[in-house]
Amino acid sequence: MSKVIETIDLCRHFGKGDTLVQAMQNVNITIEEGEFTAIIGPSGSGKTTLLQMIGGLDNPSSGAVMLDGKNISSMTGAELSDFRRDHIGFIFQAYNLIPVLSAEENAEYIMLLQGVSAKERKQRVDDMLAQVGLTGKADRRPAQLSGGQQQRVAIARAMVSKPSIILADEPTANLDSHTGMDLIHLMKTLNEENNMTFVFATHDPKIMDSAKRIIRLVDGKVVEDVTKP
Ligand SMILES: Nc1ncnc2c1ncn2[C@@H]1O[C@H](COP(=O)(O)OP(=O)(O)OP(=O)(O)O)[C@@H](O)[C@H]1O
Repeated sequence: MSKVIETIDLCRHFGKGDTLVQAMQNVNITIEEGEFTAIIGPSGSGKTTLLQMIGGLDNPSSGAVMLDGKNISSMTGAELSDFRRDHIGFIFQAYNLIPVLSAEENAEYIMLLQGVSAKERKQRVDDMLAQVGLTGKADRRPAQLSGGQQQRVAIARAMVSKPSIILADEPTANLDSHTGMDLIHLMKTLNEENNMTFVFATHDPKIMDSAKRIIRLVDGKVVEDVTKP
């Protein structure tokens, strides 16, 4: 198995003086290809901050993030945005779909930026919408879909460009428990079938149960890192 994510003495501070918050303090984590890992911890413990830095959406105050062997913390803005587009898929709590685009167009969007041919885009989107159970709903806009269906589109969008890493920040937080469970099963199946690496920030006990590995943060530090047998 190869290392896809490595954080090296990762620190992130916000503010200064009296308002200084040490949101991440010397975090060293290694995640291998194909893992299904949950980042857990109380509110304010640094879960989102960690995912944002792993995903190159925020910069460390010190330390580094290595993805697929490359130090993203030393990349220029343009290099990083190309790298993010090709290597990382994001799934957010609030789905973050583009409202004026259909399910199919939302799923296709990143591949357009990657310059994938129209024929290949169509084939991959059709396959992925089928895998997430949305065949027949390709023409619907987000407002014409339920929350669970919108999150399925977001999962399809994150996976269809074939990134090596999927980062998901509280992906089930806005869903009822039955829909949330269905989506966790779906992500687990996609993880197993495609060997894509999934990292979740979550409060959801069902994700914790499904995760093979659990990393617990408290006050920006890793206090527990357990891999289930
Ligand atoms: N842009 C910011 N400016 C100042 N402080 C911030 C900023 N972003 C995060 N923080 C602080 O950093 C700490 C970690 O926040 P973070 O959002 O990563 O926690 P979390 O574990 O994801 O919390 P939650 O479970 O509530 O989403 C908190 O104390 C938070 O207030």
